[in-house]
Amino acid sequence: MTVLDEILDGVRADLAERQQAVSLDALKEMAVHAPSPKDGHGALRGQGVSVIAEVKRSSPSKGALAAIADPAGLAEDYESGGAAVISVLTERRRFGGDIDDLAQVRNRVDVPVLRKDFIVTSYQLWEARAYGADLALLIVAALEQQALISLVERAESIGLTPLVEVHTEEELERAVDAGARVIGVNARDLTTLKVDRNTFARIAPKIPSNIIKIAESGVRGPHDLLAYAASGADAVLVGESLVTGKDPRSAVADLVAAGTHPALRQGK
Ligand SMILES: O=P(O)(O)OC[C@@H](O)[C@@H](O)c1c[nH]c2ccccc12
Repeated sequence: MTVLDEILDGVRADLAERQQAVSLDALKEMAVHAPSPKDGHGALRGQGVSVIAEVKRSSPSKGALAAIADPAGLAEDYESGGAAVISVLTERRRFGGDIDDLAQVRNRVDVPVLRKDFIVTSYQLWEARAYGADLALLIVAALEQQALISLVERAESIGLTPLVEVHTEEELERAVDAGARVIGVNARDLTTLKVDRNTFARIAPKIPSNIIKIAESGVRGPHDLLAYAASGADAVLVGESLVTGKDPRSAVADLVAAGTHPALRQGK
């Protein structure tokens, strides 16, 4: 059993409990009253390389990273540093997240918010919307193709921008086939947890030009952003280096400065 399989088992067990507690109809009713969805796609299409800054307490590879007692305060720091989107990890067992973090962050920032989790059913998309998310992660490696196709459609139909995550060329083909408009290439292999920063450079040239390309994981600072930019990234998704650093606002600002530098030649 891979790490991804273990994570998915835990996610399904937690999901079953939430489904017992809150019916799908109740969630849909909450979604009606949630803040209306912001344009996640548009936020990533801006000038230069956008920064998606992540609220993440722990990870399966490193264990505890940061306690983050006030996720919304951290998100505010990210926003004032210039983050285009805030990613909130809501998976509980391995990442220390909570669906309530999403609502808290939503209430305190203006930029779009991404629900980062292991989404396997449309119930979780409704949850994302009910708690105020504007984008939702869909991981190709975690889904059968039919499920991927219907989750992409469902996300779009309820106002969420799906960010479809791939790690291999085969997964890229599946993402494109499913109609993804935003694709993230994760440098981390979720079955082994190893990071290979060349993954983006290998896969990005094969992504159709009308699709937004996001380089995920392994960004330690501006030099990694610049390397991803040189390979065609429209945005980078950064977690660990921000939550473990001393000053998240200025760390984001440094990334944003690198990503918007006039000397940066992007193939946009
Ligand atoms: O902490 P990092 O190396 O900066 O990576 C952030 C993000 O890419 C990573 O958290 C991530 C990418 N895809 C995921 C899927 C599930 C959980 C987490 C992730």
